[in-house]
Amino acid sequence: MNEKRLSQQLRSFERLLDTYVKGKEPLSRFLTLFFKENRQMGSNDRRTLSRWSYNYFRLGEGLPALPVLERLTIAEYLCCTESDVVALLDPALSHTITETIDGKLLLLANRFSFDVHEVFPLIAHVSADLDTGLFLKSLFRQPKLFLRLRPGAESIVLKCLERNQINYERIGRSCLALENGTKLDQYEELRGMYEVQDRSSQQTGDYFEAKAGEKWWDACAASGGKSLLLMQTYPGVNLLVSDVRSSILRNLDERFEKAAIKDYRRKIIDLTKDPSIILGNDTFDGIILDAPCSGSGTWGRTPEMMQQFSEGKLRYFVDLQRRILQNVIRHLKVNKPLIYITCSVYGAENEEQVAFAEKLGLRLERATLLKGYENRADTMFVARLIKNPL
Ligand SMILES: C[S@@+](CC[C@H](N)C(=O)[O-])C[C@H]1O[C@@H](n2cnc3c(N)ncnc32)[C@H](O)[C@@H]1O
Repeated sequence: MNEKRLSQQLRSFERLLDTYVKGKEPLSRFLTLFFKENRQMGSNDRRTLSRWSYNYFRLGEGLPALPVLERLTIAEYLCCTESDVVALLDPALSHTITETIDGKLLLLANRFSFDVHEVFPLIAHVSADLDTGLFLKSLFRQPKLFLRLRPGAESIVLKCLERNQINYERIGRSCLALENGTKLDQYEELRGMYEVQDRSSQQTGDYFEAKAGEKWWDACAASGGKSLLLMQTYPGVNLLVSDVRSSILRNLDERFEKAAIKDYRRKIIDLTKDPSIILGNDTFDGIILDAPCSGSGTWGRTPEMMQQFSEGKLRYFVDLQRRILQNVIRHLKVNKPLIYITCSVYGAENEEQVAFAEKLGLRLERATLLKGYENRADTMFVARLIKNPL
């Protein structure tokens, strides 16, 4: 360990945190800009400061009164098995850095009265099926990178990964797990052979059960993650995609083009208003509603979000989801499914919205909390709801 260098990096880290305005932009974007403005920092500095930043935010709302460097030390201790910061600033803690996460939490509870429940905002409001202990511990580890292989591309991708000695774990036919940060862009032969899509997100596809010739609507399509999954699993589906943001639909167009999917309709629709003005009497055999939500099931990837959440924000999403639900249901055919999806861990956005949908004339066929925290993936919720006859 070069103490002088480390002290310099710690000062840069404090400056970095001072400059970061929470909520203004995602941490990843902020870091890119910060390093652009601080060109004197070499690749080692950039790597170290990035790692510290992510680990620091993994401590969420825990131990708020402690000074920045003490919080960083504790965060590094929880997230790593080796850390120069811990070795320099708290040698006593450093001796137990290879302990299990349970051992470390116990030690921190004794020494700092640290309660891991403080880390995650509104932890008392999570879905009933969530194992709070496992979920909270999962927050101290970066989730994996998951790929969904295009149908027919499986052997090409696997051969390329093996030839280049890239470690992967195969999950089912088309899902691969890789270590986060694995770079695949450089392999020409992999272009168009896979989508980056979280494991839980891929699992929501098990709820679609579409049929060739059916009319489906992906009502909050964004850049088309679920739509691509739908079309590559059920190529004969007649698809409408929509979103309130036209810019994100341009990303969808690009992804569809790469995937050679040409046959689909697209519209810009604000679902807080009655979509009949745009859709007329159009009705669908299936609707995917991947609703705007807190994103709390993905905060393992964006831990800076944990310090920015509040009950008011949760309420905002719950109200928005209700308005959207009411508006899309009008365009669902009787006895046909609405697939309600969130990447949230909060009951109010999940089970409670199912109860709300039931009041609107839908019946629950099946629902599940996709426990990504067991697999270093995102945690999501999916429900298949069927429209009752009037
Ligand atoms: C969770 S994202 C969808 C992700 C996407 N389905 C995928 O798999 O990549 C939710 C989307 O809802 C959209 N949205 C938010 N408010 C909306 C509204 N009032 N009307 C329609 N779409 C809205 C957002 O623009 C965002 O793209």
